Amino acid sequence: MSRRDQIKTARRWVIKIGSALLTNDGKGLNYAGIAHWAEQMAELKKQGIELVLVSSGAVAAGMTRLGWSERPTELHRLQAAAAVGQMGLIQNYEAEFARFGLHTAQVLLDHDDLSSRERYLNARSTLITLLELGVVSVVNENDTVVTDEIRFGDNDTLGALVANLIDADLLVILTDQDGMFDADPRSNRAAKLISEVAAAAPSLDAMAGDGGSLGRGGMITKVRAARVAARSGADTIILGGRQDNALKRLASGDNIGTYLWADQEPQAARKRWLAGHLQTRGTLVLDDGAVAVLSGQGKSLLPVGVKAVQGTFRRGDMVVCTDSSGREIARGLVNYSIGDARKIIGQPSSQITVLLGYQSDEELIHRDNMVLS
Ligand SMILES: Nc1ncnc2c1ncn2[C@@H]1O[C@H](COP(=O)(O)OP(=O)(O)O)[C@@H](O)[C@H]1O
Ligand SMILES: N[C@@H](CCC(=O)OP(=O)(O)O)C(=O)O
Repeated sequence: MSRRDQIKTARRWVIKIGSALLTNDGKGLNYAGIAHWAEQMAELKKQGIELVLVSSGAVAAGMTRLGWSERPTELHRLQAAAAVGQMGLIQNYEAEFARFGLHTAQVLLDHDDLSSRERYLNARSTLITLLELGVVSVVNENDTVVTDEIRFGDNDTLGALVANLIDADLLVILTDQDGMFDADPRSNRAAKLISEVAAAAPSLDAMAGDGGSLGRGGMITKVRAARVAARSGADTIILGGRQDNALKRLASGDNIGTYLWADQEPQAARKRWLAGHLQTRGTLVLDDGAVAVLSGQGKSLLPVGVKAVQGTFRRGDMVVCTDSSGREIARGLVNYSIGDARKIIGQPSSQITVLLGYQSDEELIHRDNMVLS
């Protein structure tokens, strides 16, 4: 059995449709495209495939509705355009799926939703309930409330986190190119399509180049998304959405697009949630001994193994642990604020009460709250 045969057995898909494709290269929403993808998705559902849709396009659709020809640079104008455009986007999906007797649901998520454990579990239960009800969820970033600082920034990342959230088997990233090439095909006509490779392959980073123009991320965010999806064991396909029946052909085993297979053991759900935190509040610089016990033995991090702390974190915030050269070793939820952490680093845990007047935990980061990088 070739690796690609896995695709035919994938029963739960997340399908992400990118801005570049949805907006016909910036010339308004691609209505014919939406109708064609909806028809194919209805067909896949008939074949027993469960699916969640992650769709971009709100800003572009809003710009068209508002008669703006230039993409604004101010965040608030982008947010206003997204709020207007999301209506058009959802109306279209609703109408197209209704033709096949399917209900749709709008799900808007932001980073805070996925970093709070309670909200993460709520989002998960809602999406899984919608799947059980046979409803097509249409997910986008909640553009109205996010600031640049806490944006996912691109829907490739959001698609991968949704794949983690619902334990999808496959993340399909529909875009304007036929897949990932060994160089950007817009600027290099000799570029060749990559058929399949491990998501973790380091060679992918150089081939992905910089971000795209219309959409926000280009190929590099798709490669990173494939690596995030792989954490829960999901494979990724980067697929050309302009090809006829691309989704149906994929499901029937056609060798199209670029297949980025998951090449790691799936992480436990809690570790995945920890690893999915994009915002970190500080850094703990470890000594060599702490690096060795964390990496080699999966132990908790004690204050004695920390040489320096940076940032503005409070108890419970996500921080990064690095070695002395700045290389990330792990990340996790810290048990002390930066002020208290400064007083106890380099000291044995038995001294915490003496130094702080209280002790909440003997570790700076407990191993259950930590994930190796
Ligand atoms: N190696 C590559 N293979 C394919 N496309 C690439 C590559 N490197 C850069 N790109 C660019 O990435 C673009 C797709 O990314 P993007 O515009 O963000 O799309 P989307 O909105 O679908 O996420 C392509 O149009 C292409 O110009
Ligand atoms: N939330 C934004 C989408 C962000 C975006 O463009 O993402 P992508 O399609 O990955 O380049 C919107 O709906 O306009």
